[in-house]
Order: sequence, then structure tokens, then C-alpha cells
Amino acid sequence: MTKVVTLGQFIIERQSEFPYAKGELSRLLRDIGIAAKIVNREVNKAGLVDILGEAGTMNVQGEHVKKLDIYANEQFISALKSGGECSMIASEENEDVIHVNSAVSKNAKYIVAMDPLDGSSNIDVNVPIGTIFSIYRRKTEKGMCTMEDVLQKGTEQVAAGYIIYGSSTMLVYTTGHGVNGFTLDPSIGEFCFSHPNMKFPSSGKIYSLNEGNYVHFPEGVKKYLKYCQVEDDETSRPYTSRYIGSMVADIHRNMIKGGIFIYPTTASSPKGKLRLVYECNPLAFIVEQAGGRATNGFKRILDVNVKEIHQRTPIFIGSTDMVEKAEEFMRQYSPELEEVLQLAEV
Ligand SMILES: O=P(O)(O)OC[C@H]1O[C@](O)(COP(=O)(O)O)[C@@H](O)[C@@H]1O
Repeated sequence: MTKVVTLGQFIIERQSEFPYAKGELSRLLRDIGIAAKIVNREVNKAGLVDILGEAGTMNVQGEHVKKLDIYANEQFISALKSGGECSMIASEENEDVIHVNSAVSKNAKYIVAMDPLDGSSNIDVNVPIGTIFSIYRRKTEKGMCTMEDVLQKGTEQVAAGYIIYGSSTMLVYTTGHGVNGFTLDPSIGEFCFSHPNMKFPSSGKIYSLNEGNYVHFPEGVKKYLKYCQVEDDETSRPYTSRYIGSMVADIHRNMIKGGIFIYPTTASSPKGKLRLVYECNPLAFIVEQAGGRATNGFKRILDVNVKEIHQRTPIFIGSTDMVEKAEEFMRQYSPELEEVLQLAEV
């Protein structure tokens, strides 16, 4: 009989990693796990309930919001509000931050930034989607949080994770002590420890980017793409192209098999498309904790200054050798972009 270890048990066991822990972070991770199960239940029967399709509204990103985006956003916000361990929430679906002012929460230690439903373009077509979350300790002592509390660099994260709603549903997270994965066992309604100490292979043969944007890519990315597609036995090229269009799913696959995910600047997204605070920083923290690398083509994502909650950034993330190679091409063929990105941080 293999011993089943649930997420809740694992979190409590690992609490000793934090000498001064009082269980707040453990309870916050528990709350996120509960919301993930509720969202998973709707995702699994999406075709049977009125949760597919568009909600008829646009979000602050200028995107058509999907019904499941709203449902997931509401579930995570309500779990965070009722759990009592979170005093401020930043969400992809909300233009402004949400202050959790209830008596139990207003002085709570933690801030949560989240993308409640990642991969929205795949919701209606039964392709893996995800949720991404990032946790910070507040900087202000007590009372109402300020923007200073949420506009912290990625290096300040105390925890980050994602949920992938795929052929099975998994929750993968880090608290800065490695990366561990849990698979939801629907028969007992528990996330069970399944992927201990996940490691990102230092090299791989998979590249993931939307080649449909090729004409709008920086020269450095165009050259790196050609490098991936050239025949060379010594370096096992050409590599294989895999792109799901859900960042969580693409990075999860690459973390298991080795590979690189790139969403560069494009003509339509001159600062990149993906959001720094609740997409790139949490996934960069996880990937680095698993031994991988995450940059904007020049600089470590976790060191990028955060100016606003919906700030965008280009991202090169995955197997260290592959990301370093891509950076070589960016420095050689798109050096001008480094200054553009630096100025965007100021
Ligand atoms: O369709 P594109 O331009 O390739 O973009 C796909 C990317 O956009 C995203 O869907 C953005 O996330 P949201 O779905 O949360 O808006 C990523 O998951 C994915 O990697």
C-alpha cells in the first residue's frame, strides 16, 4: 500500500521549514487548494453547464472575458476573503486591487496576485487551462494595504504555484524550498503528493512559441527559431515545436520533458503580452526553484521592477541551456531591445 500524502498534510509537515511559522501561509495555501477543487469541478463538466463562451464584457487587458474567467475569479476571491489570511488581492480580471477589509483579514500578513484562468482561448475547446498564483508578505504593518505591498519584485515572493486543469488536475507550488506537485484524486477529493522535488532538465528539444507572430518577432527571436529548426546531430536539432496556447500547460510540459517557452515582444505587444505580477513572476519563481531559468531576453524576470499590477513583459523561460542560447541571439541580433525594456521599468 503506497502511503497517500495529501496537500494539507504535506503543507503542515513542511511548516517546520519556517521557524517562526504560525500556520498563516499553510492556511492560505489550503484556501487556494479548496478554490482550485471548486473550479476544477466546473471545468470538468463545462460542456454540461452554462459556463462556456463569452460573458459579453471586456477586462482591463482589452480581452473578451469568458464566463469561466469570471467564475474562477469569483471562486478564488471568495476563498481568499473567507480564509482570513489574505489582506489584498490583485487579479487579471480586476482593474484595481481588492482590499480584504473584514475584521479577520484586514491585518492579514499576505498579499495574493493571481491569474484565475490562464489560457482563456482554450476554455471552449477542451484544451488544458490553468490558474496561476503568487504570494507576498505585506510590507505595511497593519490596516489597509497600499500599492507598495503588491508592487514588489518577484524576488520577494514567499510562495507561488499553478493549477493545471488537464487530463488530470494538478497543483504545483514552491515556498522557496524546491517544487512539488500534487494530483487531484476525484474519488477522495484530495490533492495527493505525486511529483516530489520537480527538476527542470537543463536542456531539451522542445520550443514553444506562437510562430503565427513570426513576422512581428524581434530579429533575435527569428534567428533563435531558425537555430532550433536547423539539422545538427551533435545538438539533436532540429528541435520539436509544441505550443498549446496555455502558458501553464506549455511550461508544465517543458518542466517535465525539457524545453523553452518564449512570448517575446511583438508589433501588437511592444512590451510583451504576458503579465509580470501574476503570470511571469510566479512561473519564473517556480521554474528557478526547479533549476530552470527565466528572463525577459536580457534580465532575470524576478529582478524586473514592478510599476503597475497589469504590467507586461516579454519572457524566455525553461531549460537553462536553451534560455541562455536564446539570450545570446537576443544580445547579438536585438541589442536595442534591452534599453527599451530597461526604460519601461523606470
Ligand atoms: O494566443 P497567443 O497570442 O499565442 O497567447 C497565448 C498566451 O496567452 C495566454 O492565454 C494569456 O493568458 P490569459 O488566457 O490568462 O489571458 C497564455 O496562457 C498563453 O501562453
